Parts: sequence; structure tokens; C-alpha cells
Amino acid sequence: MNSQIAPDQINAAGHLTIGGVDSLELAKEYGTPLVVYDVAQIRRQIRAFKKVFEQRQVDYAVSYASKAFAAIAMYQVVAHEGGHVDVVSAGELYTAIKANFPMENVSFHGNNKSRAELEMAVDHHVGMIVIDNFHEIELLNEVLASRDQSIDVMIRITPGISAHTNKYIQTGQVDSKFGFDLQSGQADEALQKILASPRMHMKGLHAHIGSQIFELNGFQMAAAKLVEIAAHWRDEFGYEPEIVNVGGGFGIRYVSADHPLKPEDFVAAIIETIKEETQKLNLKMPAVWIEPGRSIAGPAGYNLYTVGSRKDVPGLLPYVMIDGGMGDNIRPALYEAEYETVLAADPQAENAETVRLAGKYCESGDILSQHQPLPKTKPGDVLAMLDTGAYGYAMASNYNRNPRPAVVFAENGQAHLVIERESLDDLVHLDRSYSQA
Ligand SMILES: Cc1ncc(COP(=O)(O)O)c(C=O)c1O
Ligand SMILES: N[C@@H](CCCC[NH3+])C(=O)O
Repeated sequence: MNSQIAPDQINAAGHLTIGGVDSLELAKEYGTPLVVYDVAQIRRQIRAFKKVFEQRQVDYAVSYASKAFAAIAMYQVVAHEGGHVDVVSAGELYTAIKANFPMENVSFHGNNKSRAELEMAVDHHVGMIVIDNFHEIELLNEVLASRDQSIDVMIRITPGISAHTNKYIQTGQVDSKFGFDLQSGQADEALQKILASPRMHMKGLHAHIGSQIFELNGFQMAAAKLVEIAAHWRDEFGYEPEIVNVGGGFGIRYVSADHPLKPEDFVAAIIETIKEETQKLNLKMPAVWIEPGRSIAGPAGYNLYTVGSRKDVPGLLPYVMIDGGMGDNIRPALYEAEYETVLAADPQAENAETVRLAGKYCESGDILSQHQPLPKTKPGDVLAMLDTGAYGYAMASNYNRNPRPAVVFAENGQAHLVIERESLDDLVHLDRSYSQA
């Protein structure tokens, strides 16, 4: 029995439902592999984050880190819930623009924003640029001057905290490509440059220590560090930040061995730390911004796959092959990420064996799950992999020229196609013939 499946997610036929829609019907109608979001879960999590701030009467923004899953429909849901978003590329910004997302609630991040990206952000009146390096300060000044405009900015600092998570998704340690270093005085220098620019309105400071973090301690240390810098800036430069942005990174449960705090409990503890530290240092309580990606998109997502072939080797775990794989979810291959999977037709069925769920890509590393207990499956059975909503479709590729899956939003018993499945023609539509002499 899978503890992640709530009893009300099983319908009278015994099938898994997502957003009140039968998962087998979804597979039949839209085909597999298919990404399905339970939209109510997205809303619930954004609301839970907002509530933590509202209960404490702290000014805030819940800024969804849209790199976790960016799609017009997703920006629309976040806008409807009153969230902000952070974007990290022209492509994410363009998608937000297409969704009519309120530009004043967009923050633009990135360690190597191009001039074209900064121009796009300025021309669309993006609410906040999170400045990452000295080159960007110069570029942004030039872009603003060329348009006779000004913009709100924050400084991203590297807090010097090594979060306990996969090293590929740590970002707060001293040796990181993101943000201004503290010890060497780079952050102070950046502040002075920005304060000296009449076109940049300095609003606050930002740190993000990494992703899929379970320990509270790292977040509290980062929050305390940000307040310490705020006090230092006040004392040294007469500048007091209005906003402290603590980033995202709140870990979620992928498998039953994971026991993270609720995402909103991480945030509650962070707010308390900021309150205590600002009181100690006699600072005004700043607005607190968070940037959760995974905790909003992850648990809401399900990947549906159809079982195909199978390979049994005596003494080894069988391979059960599915019609997707590393092209729609690179995380197991990249981070040894783990997931749980159930049989869509009977998610609480007795398990009969432990298998490896292998994708269809020409890579031995294309194994989505190394040890998944399942009932005995047969070709044609639909499997639902849980918690795939963050960095799954967002990191999808066309490796082996496989089309990327469709994405469906399910809510109140209704399914809506929000990203079409790529066609074979889509795969070649950028190709041009080469006429050989
Ligand atoms: C600056 C920044 N903010 C927010 C996030 C979102 O992190 P997560 O999806 O772990 O909440 C990331 C990704 O790690 C990030 O780099
Ligand atoms: N893509 C990573 C998270 C990176 C977050 C981006 N800063 C993951 O799947 O876990």
C-alpha cells in the first residue's frame, strides 16, 4: 500500500484519480507518457505558504520558481493565487508574458543574464532584477540608460552555507557560481555600485542555499546571515534593506523514507529567525520573500507510463520497460533521484515483486527506478509515478528524437490539455536540408 495515495484518490473502479479524473481515462484520452498535474494541490501549497506570512502579519511574496515547471497554464494558476514568479531566462519570461502574468510580480534571476534578456526584462517592466555579478551591474546600467528607465533590484549573495543535498543542486557554498561573495567584500562593493546608480532602486538582498533540503538549520543560518548583512549595510553604508529573499529549496517527500517538514513549516521557522535577528540588531522587520519551486510543483505532478517489454535474468531484479524515461525525467540519471510508482488501475494492490523501471532510451543509465515494488504487471498496464511535477517536464529533452509528452491539468474532475504532445513533425521542424555539392 502506498502511503502517498489518499483514500479519496481512488474511485469506485479502484483506479487512481488525479484532480478527480480517472488516471486510466487520462492515459486513454491523451496517451502516454503523460504528465498530469493535480491543480488543487498547486493551489493548496501556495495558499499554505501565504497563510504562514499572513498569520504573522509579515509583508511577503511567495515567488514561484518557475524553472521547476514553466508553462502558460502554470503562470496563470500562480497569478490566480496571487503569487509572484521568478524567471531565469528569456524563455521563461516570454512564457509568463504570454500568460499575461503581472510583470510587476516577476523577479529575474540568473548568473549570466544576457544584454538581450536584460533589455527584454526592462522593456516589459519586470518588477525585480536579482543582480548576480559585476558584469550584470554594468550591463543593466547601460540598458537602463539607453531607455532612460529605472528598475528595482536585489543583490544575490553567496551565504557560505553548504546545504546537505546533492552537490549538483547546492548553491549557497562559498565556491558557487551564483551571487556575490561575502568574505572578499564583493557584496559590499556591489551595494555601493548599485546605490551610486540613479537608475537602480536597491530593494534588498537574496540568498538561495540549494534545493531538496531537509534540514531546517541551513535555512535558519542563511536567514540569520542575511539579517547580519542588512545590519552591516545599515551601519557601514546607511542602507537598510526593505526585502529579505531567502530563496527556495524546501525538500519534499519522494519516497516513504523521506520525512521532510511541511514546506510551510520551513518558512515559519525562517520568519521567526528573521524576526529574532532583526530585533536583536535593532532593524525594521523587512518583507520576507520566498522562492519555492519544487514544493509547489513537485507533489502535484504525476507521470503516467505504459508498460511494454520485460527482461528477466535469474538472480537479478527484472527490468520492466516503460514508454518514457530519461527524456521526460532526467532526475534519476542525473541525481540518483528516487520516486515511487503505483499501478494506476489498482494503486493499493498487493506488491508481488520488486522491479527496475527502465525507460526506452539508448542509455544503460535510463532507469527511472532501481527498486520499485509492484504487483505483477503486463504489457499495456499503466503506471503512475508520483511527485514528478518539479524539474521533470521542465528538464525534458528530445534525446533519441523522442517527442516530449503532453501535459494535462486536472481539477474538480475536469482535465485540460495545457501542453500538447510533440509530434514527429515538431521534431524536425527546425531541421533544414543540406544540399551537397
Ligand atoms: C535562485 C533560486 N530560487 C529558487 C529555486 C527553487 O528551488 P526549489 O525548487 O528547490 O524550491 C532555485 C533552484 O534551486 C534557485 O536557484
Ligand atoms: N533541477 C534540480 C534542482 C535545481 C534547482 C535549480 N537551482 C532538481 O531536479 O532537483
